[in-house]
Amino acid sequence: VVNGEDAKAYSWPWQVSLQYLSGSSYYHTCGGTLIAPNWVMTAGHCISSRNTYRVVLGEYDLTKVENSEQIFGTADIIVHPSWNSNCVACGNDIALIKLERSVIINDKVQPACLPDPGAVLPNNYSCYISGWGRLYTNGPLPSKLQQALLPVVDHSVCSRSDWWGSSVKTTMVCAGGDIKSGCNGDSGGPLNCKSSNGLWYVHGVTSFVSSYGCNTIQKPTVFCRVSAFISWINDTMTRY
Ligand SMILES: CC(C)c1ccc(NC(=O)[C@H](Cc2ccccc2)NC(=O)[C@H](CCCC[NH3+])NC(=O)C(F)(F)F)cc1
Repeated sequence: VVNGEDAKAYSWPWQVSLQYLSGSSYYHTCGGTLIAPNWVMTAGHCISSRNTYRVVLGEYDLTKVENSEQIFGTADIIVHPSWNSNCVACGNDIALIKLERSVIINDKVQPACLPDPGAVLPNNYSCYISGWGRLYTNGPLPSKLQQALLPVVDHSVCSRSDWWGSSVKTTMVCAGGDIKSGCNGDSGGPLNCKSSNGLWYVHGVTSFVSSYGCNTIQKPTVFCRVSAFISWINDTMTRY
């Protein structure tokens, strides 16, 4: 997250650190969202069939053992059937990870609410991105979870030729576009948006930023629009 701030510890209790095995150590590679006691939602581009993954919940400072962590292996990983790793502009950048067992729900580990099917946020609606992605383009990863307020940019603006043009689809959410943004390592994490009922809903799965730099003006961070995939999510959790 570029130009964000340290999140309050465990204030996004559905935030996940997706880690891959390299040698004998695990490394943070993507974010994710706990959506059920044994299911995590992340980005399709976070998943490679060559890797072994583990999922960490109750995480805050990646460099410390805080005794709030719950660590799980994966029982199954289902990438959206229409995700094409050669075409991030095509969308469908979403995947589901079935955990080897259910998490212990507590004050530091809780599933997120998901929006109603088809729900589209209005222009300028305030949401927060959260993640352990780089602090600036090609910069270091933080140790503590970061967050930044990103206003939603309506598709009509986000798809302007001097913004993302036709690279952004209606199955995506744009947010930011100024000095704050997601960055590598935030992929797969949540776009957290507070509803009028006082609950936080995850409307986006962090997908891409500009290759010219994470916080490029008029290139908002682009998210997979979760409300366009509710049926697929429910069908998949039922079938696997
Ligand atoms: C739509 C198409 C033209 C398009 C394709 C790719 C991109 N962006 C990118 O590929 C930039 C490259 C980059 C590297 C380093 C620093 C900043 C940016 N990376 C990204 O946007 C990566 C992964 C994209 C998946 C495709 N392999 N995503 C992210 O960093 C994140 F966290 F924002 F989700 C942007 C647009």
